[in-house]
Amino acid sequence: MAMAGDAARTVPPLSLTGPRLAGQEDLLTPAAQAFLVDLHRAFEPTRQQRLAARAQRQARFDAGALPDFREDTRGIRDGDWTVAPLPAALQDRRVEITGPVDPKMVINALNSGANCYMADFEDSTCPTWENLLVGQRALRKAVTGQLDWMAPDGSKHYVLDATSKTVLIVRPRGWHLDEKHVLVDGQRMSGSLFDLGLFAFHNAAGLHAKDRGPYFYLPKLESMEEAALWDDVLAFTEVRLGLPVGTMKVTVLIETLPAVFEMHEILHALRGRIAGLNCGRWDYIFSYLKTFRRHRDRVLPERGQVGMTQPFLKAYSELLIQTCHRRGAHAMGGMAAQIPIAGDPIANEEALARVRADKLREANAGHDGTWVAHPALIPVAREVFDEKMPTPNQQQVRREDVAVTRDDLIRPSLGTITRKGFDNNVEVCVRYIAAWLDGQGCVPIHWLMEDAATAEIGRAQLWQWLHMADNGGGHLHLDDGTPVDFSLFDRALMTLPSKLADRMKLPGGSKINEAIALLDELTHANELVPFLTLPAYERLG
Ligand SMILES: CC(=O)SCCNC(=O)CCNC(=O)[C@H](O)C(C)(C)COP(=O)(O)OP(=O)(O)OC[C@H]1O[C@@H](n2cnc3c(N)ncnc32)[C@H](O)[C@@H]1OP(=O)(O)O
Ligand SMILES: O=CC(=O)O
Ligand SMILES: [Mg+2]
Repeated sequence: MAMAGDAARTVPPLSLTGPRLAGQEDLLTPAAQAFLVDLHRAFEPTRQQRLAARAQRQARFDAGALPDFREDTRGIRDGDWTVAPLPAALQDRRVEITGPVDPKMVINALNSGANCYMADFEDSTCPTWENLLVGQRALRKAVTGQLDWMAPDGSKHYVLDATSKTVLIVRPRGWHLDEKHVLVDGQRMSGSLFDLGLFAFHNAAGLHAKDRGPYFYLPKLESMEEAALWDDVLAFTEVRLGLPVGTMKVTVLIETLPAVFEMHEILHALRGRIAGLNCGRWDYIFSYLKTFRRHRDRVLPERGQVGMTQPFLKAYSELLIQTCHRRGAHAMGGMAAQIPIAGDPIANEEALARVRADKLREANAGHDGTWVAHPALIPVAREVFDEKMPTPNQQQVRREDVAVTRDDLIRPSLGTITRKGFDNNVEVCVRYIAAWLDGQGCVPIHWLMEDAATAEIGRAQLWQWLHMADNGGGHLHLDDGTPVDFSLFDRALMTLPSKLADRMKLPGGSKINEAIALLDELTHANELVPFLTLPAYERLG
């Protein structure tokens, strides 16, 4: 007779709840699943603590506190220490292409001639079960040099160039995202642990044999404690996968306002394995908005006016360069949103000129390399960095002239909110959410690259502008004097479909009504939802 205890023992610790995809058992082997279970059990409680700490800190900002450098870590900031030496493959990172992980993108990126390719499970990937597994499979084949892909209409066969020197760096999802298709002991697993764990499980040995890591970009950290959690995860993974300690190198995106006050601390927490910090400007702007969502004196102007020359962003990038170069780490630049404009040479040259100006600013400021969103932008970025940076990196540029204070990092910005800017936020949010709900994490809108980070700026701005009157002090106003109130928003939202010509031909065109409903709900809600991808994820299959 079976005993109750026997039944409990036979329940598998991990269950897969996503649609069953052909060949998924090659990735989710019993050994891979066992590794994911171990990762979950070892780190999920701490992940939850770190997420709770984020909410507690935000509650203090909502009550009027301002972010500042920490007293308890002064010793780390003042101490003389450097990070572990960087591997040869990460010495010269002057141009990094980034992009989603479908096979065509992976092949195009690795064949692009960029120094590195950041394969992105985060801002530019919508985490459908299929996108994740197709991406993991493509990367696994890329690591073994066997990736190819045929266009569905048979028009082109894409083959990975065996001579490609582009270094692969993988960006897993941030700590806030769950993987709902993988339950461990009945709980959803962390998206970060799933992405990193599965990639490392299959590719660590192959990459290590080629002196290529594995290497990772870590997104959206808010504190040194979150960096320490990553360090523990990586150390655990190295031991379990038989890699020498410190082989797995990471670059951390400084893309939240709280994290900019802990850059030395984050480098220190990861000092055995960190290769650099990156200015993830789009999420950083989003985080500034979120941190100050209740602070009337720090409302930002419309998205198009928040460029890297705004004082708070200039201070952030310069402090990042100074911090990295003092500690022996790379200071990577970020992403200009312009992409090539097909069929309009004049507009295209203007877009390229804006990218060039952005890269020139980065190279002159002391960045060691930069990001591009599209292969056609590689020559633009390379030309600038080759001219300004004849050495593999410019860590010798110490930027000791930089004296950035807390006030510089949170300085209010000058600018306006125009009707065009308001309506543009509404349109971009709806169109991006529609594409995302349709499985696409990165799309061109008005010839700008839009991903989860850029769209979040528009979404958070709408919420902040419309809820500013809740705190007293009345409504904000457009530059023409119109009050920024819900009638303005409701009208813009409801009239949008009639303004979108050929909407069914847009990415995610069939999801426009669903996107309108979600933006409406998020914007009218009394609290700013921390990430739009959290409620949007619940709407994915
Ligand atoms: C805020 C942040 O997090 S930034 C990092 C996250 N964002 C990104 O990584 C952006 C990645 N970029 C992209 O996804 C794309 O460039 C888009 C969606 C913006 C535009 O894509 P498209 O409309 O397909 O551009 P376009 O038609 O000009 O592409 C031309 C070719 O370049 C390829 N291509 C475009 N971008 C990339 C890329 N980032 N990596 C590799 N190949 C690319 C296309 O696949 C296409 O290939 P094909 O000629 O073989 O068909
Ligand atoms: O991830 C990059 C950003 O700008 O956000
Ligand atoms: Mg980002």
